[in-house]
Amino acid sequence: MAQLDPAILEALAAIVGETRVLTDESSCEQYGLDWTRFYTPAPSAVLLPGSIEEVQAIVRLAADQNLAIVPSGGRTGLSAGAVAANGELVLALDRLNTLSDFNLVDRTVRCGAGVITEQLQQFAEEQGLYYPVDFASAGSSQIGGNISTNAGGIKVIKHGMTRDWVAGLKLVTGTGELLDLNRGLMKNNAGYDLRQLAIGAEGTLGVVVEATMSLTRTPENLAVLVLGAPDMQAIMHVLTAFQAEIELSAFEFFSEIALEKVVAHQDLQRPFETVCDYYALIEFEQPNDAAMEKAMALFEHCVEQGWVYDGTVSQSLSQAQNLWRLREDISETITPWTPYKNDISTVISRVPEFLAEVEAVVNQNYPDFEIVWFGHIGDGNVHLNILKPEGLPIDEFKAQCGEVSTWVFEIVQRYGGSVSAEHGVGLLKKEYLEYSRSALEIEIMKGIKQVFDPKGIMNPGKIFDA
Ligand SMILES: O=C(O)CC[C@@H](O)C(=O)O
Ligand SMILES: [Zn+2]
Repeated sequence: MAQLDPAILEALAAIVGETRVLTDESSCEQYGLDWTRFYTPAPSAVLLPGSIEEVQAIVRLAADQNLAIVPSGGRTGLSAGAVAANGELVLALDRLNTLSDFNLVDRTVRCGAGVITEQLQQFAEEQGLYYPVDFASAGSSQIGGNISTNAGGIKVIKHGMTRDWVAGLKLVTGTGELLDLNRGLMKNNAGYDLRQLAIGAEGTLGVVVEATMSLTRTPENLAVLVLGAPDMQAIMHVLTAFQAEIELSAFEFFSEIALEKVVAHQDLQRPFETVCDYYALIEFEQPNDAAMEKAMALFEHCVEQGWVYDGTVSQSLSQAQNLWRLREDISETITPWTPYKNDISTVISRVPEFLAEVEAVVNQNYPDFEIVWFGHIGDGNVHLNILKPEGLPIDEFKAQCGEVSTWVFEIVQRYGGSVSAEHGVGLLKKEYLEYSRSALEIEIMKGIKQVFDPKGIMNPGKIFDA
């Protein structure tokens, strides 16, 4: 553990209270790492402020003493955006976890940065409303982290990403000043939208301390359909056919290998016996029988066209939930294989050729690698996971995956795609940022950081080296 000057520790304790400054090994390990397992946590201390004023006082002290800060939420990120591996102060927002000022007319609620995603979803439900941003880690991810990474998830096709639900944002800048951005307004064209700049900035512009989140109408009776298809092109035909007729709230996909692993390791059944190369999971509202009739007619049409070999539809909420688990449990299921992960995107229509090129380059060079494909096909965002072959030492695997990254990102660049569709850049993807962003864009980003954080103390080394 990096050592802090005792006088600084004392000053920090004077701000947050002695018991809120943690320097023991287990706290440093816990708070210094996110779900990216490739780094060794080494913060100098973990701080648990209880108010915005305390956050400001910490940041002022850090700016004065040139101490780096890593803002920390639920640490469920997969790009090492919340990793403290260089003696930073971890500023954990857990205690800013209140929901207040619910407004039914505006359909907004004020959230402390430490509010858990599921807490917001449940709160919305209690008000007869809905918070639609959802993903497998909703039980532990926090709103501040979701905002800082612009979390996406499984309903983006209909509801967009976190940035679409932030009506107001409070940000403590790198100098400890508090910005109150957009204040819940629906319309506000009075100059640059600094709120949107801070969203997805991965804590490099400041600490997100509070947000006014928008809520929406509760969907009526969501139905889930899982279909098996012969190839990715067929999946795209299915997407086009369904989207032409029905407003979908999700269109996800996974490969047969992904399904095999989930069924073998979770308490779940295959959706149907027919084995297909790829599966689509489609979700839509079913307020009346006509909606399901339309979906069934589309299903039959897809079978007639040869795009679909088999399918099943949920008849109850619990069946819908189990079908969802076939997709949502993939990431956790494959964790024991210490997978090499990629979270890449291109425009939706080019996904099949994009995926085929990536797969070909991996197969050609590493025929022993097992590739698990899944993701948000309706958004053009695919998750490429390569499982570590048994017996291959982790360091060798990592080195080989380094080569894979270069090939994959060259393909991403050729397709005008993104090296990080939803997980963010963090430490993990920063050396590849130039495959998605021009030198001028990166220079402008650095300039913006300089304005918000002149001392360069806010999550340094994440996204880019300033
Ligand atoms: O583990 C992954 O690669 C993706 C995790 C998550 O974004 C998902 O869509 O399940
Ligand atoms: Zn995802």
